[in-house]
Amino acid sequence: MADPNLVLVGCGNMGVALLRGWLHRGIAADAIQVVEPGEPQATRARDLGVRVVESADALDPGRAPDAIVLAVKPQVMEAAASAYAGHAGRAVFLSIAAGRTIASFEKLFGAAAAIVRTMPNTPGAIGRGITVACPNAAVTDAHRILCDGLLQAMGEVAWLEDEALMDAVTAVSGSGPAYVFLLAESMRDAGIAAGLPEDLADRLARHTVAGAGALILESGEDPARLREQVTSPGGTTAAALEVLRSEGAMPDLLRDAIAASARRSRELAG
Ligand SMILES: NC(=O)C1=CN([C@@H]2O[C@H](COP(=O)(O)OP(=O)(O)OC[C@H]3O[C@@H](n4cnc5c(N)ncnc54)[C@H](OP(=O)(O)O)[C@@H]3O)[C@@H](O)[C@H]2O)C=CC1
Ligand SMILES: O=C(O)[C@@H]1CCC=N1
Repeated sequence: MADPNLVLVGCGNMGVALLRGWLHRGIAADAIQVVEPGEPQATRARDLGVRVVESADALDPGRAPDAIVLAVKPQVMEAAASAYAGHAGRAVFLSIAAGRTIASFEKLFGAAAAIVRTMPNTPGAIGRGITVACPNAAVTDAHRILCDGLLQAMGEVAWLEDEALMDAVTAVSGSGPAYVFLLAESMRDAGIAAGLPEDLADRLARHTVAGAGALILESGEDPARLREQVTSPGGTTAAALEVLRSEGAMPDLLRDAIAASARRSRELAG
């Protein structure tokens, strides 16, 4: 079967992760067109072998898109996406933008347009991400299969019918890598403060976060059980956890942080 014709709108951090994933999975470069006005993003995409144009009106009119992937910032979505309204009815629109609701796209493209609102995350750049996808009523089985394949290029995919949950998804897994990176940064800095050489502290923090992440996935154990396995009664970990749970109240802080992220996602609804 021929590759689907794809248009990627915006080739920044997330757009290029998708693009690399598609090429890695064997989608032909000549099936993909990228719309990207910015440099060096346009050159980076061009170097991957795909056709890159500055704006929608320069797209090849002979290549009707099967999917239009919207990967621009939520704040510029309306201005960037409205140029593609003419493809509604044939193409499926896949948005990765935080907060932007299906209703906001239906306003731009019409209620009959097939729209999939998704939330990926940055580990998708190495195929280890997770994306949640939410379709509108116009999305057919064929659209869903196409979008599922495109998103799998970044890792796991979960489908959700209740769009109201997308803000919480965004707060947990979309923004979530930043919480883990902050943890790694903080562990490294605390190690340095405790007297470790910088390079050793950095290595210990990276490997501990990566190893713990791999163990969570590969063991399938409840994270609470894995935590208990590290925590000897009266030992060193117990001393640290007491601080994290009482003085800093890490679980409460994370709950508040995730609530703030979800609130911001709702504000970006458009
Ligand atoms: N970063 C993350 O962790 C995640 C981001 N998202 C979502 O993904 C989307 C993209 O985020 P991210 O990749 O980080 O952002 P970037 O700013 O890295 O990428 C967006 C790209 O779109 C370009 N652009 C701006 N206007 C247009 C236009 N009219 N047509 C085509 N391209 C345009 C920008 O160029 P220029 O910079 O020159 O303006 C930029 O290269 C956002 O909506 C975000 O909410 C979702 C999950 C995770
Ligand atoms: O911070 C943001 O708004 C984007 C969406 C999820 C992760 N990054």
